[in-house]
Amino acid sequence: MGSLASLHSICSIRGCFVKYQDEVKNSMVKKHCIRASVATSTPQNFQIEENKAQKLEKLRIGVLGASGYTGSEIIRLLANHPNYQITLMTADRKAGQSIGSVFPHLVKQDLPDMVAVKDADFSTVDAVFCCLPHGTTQEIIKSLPSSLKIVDLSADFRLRDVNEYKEWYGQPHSAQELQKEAVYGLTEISRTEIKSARLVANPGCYPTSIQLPLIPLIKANLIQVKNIIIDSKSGVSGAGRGAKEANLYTEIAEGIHSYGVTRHRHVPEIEQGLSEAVKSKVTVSFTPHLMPMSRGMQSTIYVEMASGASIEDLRQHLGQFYEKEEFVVLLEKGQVPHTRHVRGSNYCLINVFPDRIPGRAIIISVIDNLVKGASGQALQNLNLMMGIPENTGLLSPPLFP
Ligand SMILES: NC(=O)C1=CN([C@@H]2O[C@H](COP(=O)(O)OP(=O)(O)OC[C@H]3O[C@@H](n4cnc5c(N)ncnc54)[C@H](OP(=O)(O)O)[C@@H]3O)[C@@H](O)[C@H]2O)C=CC1
Ligand SMILES: CC(=O)N[C@@H](CCC(=O)OP(=O)(O)O)C(=O)O
Repeated sequence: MGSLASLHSICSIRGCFVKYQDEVKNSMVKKHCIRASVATSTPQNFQIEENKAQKLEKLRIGVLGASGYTGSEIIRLLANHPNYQITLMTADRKAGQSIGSVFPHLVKQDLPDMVAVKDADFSTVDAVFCCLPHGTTQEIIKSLPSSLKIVDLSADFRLRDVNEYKEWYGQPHSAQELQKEAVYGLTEISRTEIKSARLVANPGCYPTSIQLPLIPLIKANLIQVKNIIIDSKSGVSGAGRGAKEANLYTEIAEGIHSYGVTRHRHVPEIEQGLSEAVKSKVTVSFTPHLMPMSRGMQSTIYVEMASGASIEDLRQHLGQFYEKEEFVVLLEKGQVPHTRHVRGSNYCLINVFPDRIPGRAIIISVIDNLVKGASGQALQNLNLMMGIPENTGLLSPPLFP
C-alpha cells in the first residue's frame, strides 16, 4: 500500500486521482461493490474487499479501438498493471461485443463490453489510449473532453507541419490546434516534454526502430547526415487487423516484398526527428519490407561515419547514452539482434558493425512492432504522464523462442 499511497499524492496533485464518488458511477466498479457488499468475514470476502479497495485507487483508462491489434496489446499489457483499470473500450464493427468474443486470449480479463465511440461515456475515464486509424483519430480526439490525457497511437499528431501531413496522408489536417499541443513520444529522447504533456503522439513503429539508434549518433556528430540508407522489415500485424487482400496468407507466406518504395508515409516522420536532432534538414533513403511473421521489426541502417570516428566510438556512445535505460540496450560486441529476442517485450536491441567498405557502419535495431513500436511505448508514455514509474507493467521479458 506504500506505493499506492505515494501514487495517491502524486495523482491528487494532478487532479486526476480516482475518487470514490466518481467510481460508483462506473458500472464495472459498481459490479465489484455489489459483490463486495455481500462480504462478511471469510478469507475469500476479505480478498474481495481488498480487490475493491485497489480498484477504487486505480486510474481509469479508456482503450479506443480495443478490437484491433494495438488495442488488444494494450489490454494484455494492462492486465497486471497495478495503477490502471480499464473502464471503457470502444470498437467500430465489433461494438456491442465482449472482449472474450473477439479475442479469446483475453477472455479471463474482467472488462466492460466494447461500445461505439458515439456511445462512450468519457466521464468514466482519466486517460485514453487511442488505437484508431489515422484520419478517424483526429476527428474523434478533437471531440474528447480537454481534461483527458491522451496517448495517440496513430500518425495523426506526429508531423509538426500540417502541410507535410496533407502531402503524405492525402488529406488536410482537421485538428490543427491540437496538433500544436501534441508532444512526439519517443520516450527515451523526449522524456521531459512527455511528462508534462496532455496529448502524446506515439511514434510509428519504423520511426521508433530507426530513431532510437540514429538520434544519439547524429547528435554526437559521430555519423554523417548524408547518405543514410535504411532497410526495414516488419511483421504483418503492423498493417492492423482489418481484412486486406495484400495481407492474405497467400500474399505474405513464403516470400518477402518491399512496399511504399520511396514514398512510405514514415519518411517525413523519420526525417523530422533526425532533422530536429541536428537542427538542419536530413533526408534518408528508406525502404520497408513485409515479412512472413506476425510480429517483429528489424531496421538495418547503413551510414558513413564522421571523419575520424570508429565503430568503437559509435558503440561506446550508444552504450553510454542508453546505459541507464530499461528498454533500449546495446548488445555485446558482435552479437546480432534478432526479432525473436524482443517478441512480446518493450525492448529495442541495437548493435553496430563495421562495413567492409572503410568508413562505413551497419547499425541493426530490432523491436516488437506491437510493443515498443506501439502499445508498450504508449504505456511507457502514459506512465510518465501520470507520474508512475515508467517501466510499470512493462517488465516481462520477451517470449522466447
Ligand atoms: N499495428 C502496428 O504495429 C502499429 C499500429 N499503429 C497505429 O495504431 C493505430 C491502430 O492500429 P491497429 O491496432 O494495428 O489497427 P487495427 O486495424 O487492428 O484496429 C483498428 C481499431 O479501430 C477501430 N476502428 C476502425 N475504424 C473506426 C472508425 N471509423 N471509428 C471508430 N473506430 C474505428 C476498429 O474497430 P473494429 O475492429 O470494430 O472495426 C479497431 O478497434 C493505427 O493508426 C496504426 O497505424 C502504430 C504503430 C504500430
Ligand atoms: C506492415 C505495415 O503495413 N506497417 C504499417 C506501419 C505501422 C505503423 O506504425 O503505422 P502508423 O504510422 O499508422 O502508426 C505501414 O507500413 O503502414
